Amino acid sequence: MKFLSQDEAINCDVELFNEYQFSVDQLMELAGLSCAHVAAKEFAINSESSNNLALIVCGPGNNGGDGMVMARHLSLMKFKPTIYYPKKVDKPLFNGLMRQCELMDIEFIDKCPSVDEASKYRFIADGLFGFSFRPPIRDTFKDIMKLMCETNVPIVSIDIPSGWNVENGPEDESNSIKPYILISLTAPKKCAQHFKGIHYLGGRFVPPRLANKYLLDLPEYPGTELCVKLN
Ligand SMILES: NC(=O)C1=CN([C@@H]2O[C@H](COP(=O)(O)OP(=O)(O)OC[C@H]3O[C@@H](n4cnc5c(N)ncnc54)[C@H](O)[C@@H]3O)[C@@H](O)[C@H]2O)[C@H](O)CC1
Ligand SMILES: [K+]
Repeated sequence: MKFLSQDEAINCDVELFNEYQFSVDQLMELAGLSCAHVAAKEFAINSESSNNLALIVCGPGNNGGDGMVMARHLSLMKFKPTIYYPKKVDKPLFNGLMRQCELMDIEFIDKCPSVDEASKYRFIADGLFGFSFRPPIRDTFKDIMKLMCETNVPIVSIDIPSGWNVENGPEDESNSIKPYILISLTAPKKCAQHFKGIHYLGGRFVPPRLANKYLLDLPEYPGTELCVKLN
């Protein structure tokens, strides 16, 4: 399987939109749905007493959009997601995603939780930054990055562990998040070679012609699954 550079990931994305004429919300729905499936597999709700609380952290780009879609699907799978979305983007796509979540009674919190407040969650989904992140991190996101570095709650990173260099991985090991699960979308990016936890591939929407062009050499998804475990 190939690990994409940042430019290859961005070009692949652009090609899906321009050449293949997918819309962002089409792919985002499939990406977010596959992330919800991964979480539901790994944090199964077996009984009434299972902790079903999840914190979904959403950033200002499409990675954050994947997070809101994930939250919406989790809420249809017996989870009770809460969203922290510190920098809201006033665009129809993101306004729509917020509205859908609000009308499904998903709570949005304005204040970044403390380590103690966050300890009640079964997992934290990290949809802060995806493959367009370029360090250093801006101030608005410092508190939530600090929380995700310090918490013992398992983190499920969407596409990229936020704050990591998309190609080189964690720049400062002691000050970087260490996700329990990484869900690479479309194809893993180079930073995933530095990841030691449970690795899934999701986003089962890549046309074979595009996979061949970028020599992605993707693994087979089992049956009708939306995600595949890579290790
Ligand atoms: N083709 C696919 O696989 C699909 C992937 N999806 C997801 O989209 C993201 C990439 O989305 P994009 O909008 O390009 O960017 P990001 O979400 O990574 O974030 C950009 C966002 O963050 C801001 N930003 C960048 N650097 C910094 C910084 N140092 N500090 C603070 N803020 C920063 C920037 O200004 C933007 O606002 C991909 O990873 C997938 O998760 C799609 O959902 C569907 C198709
Ligand atoms: K992320």
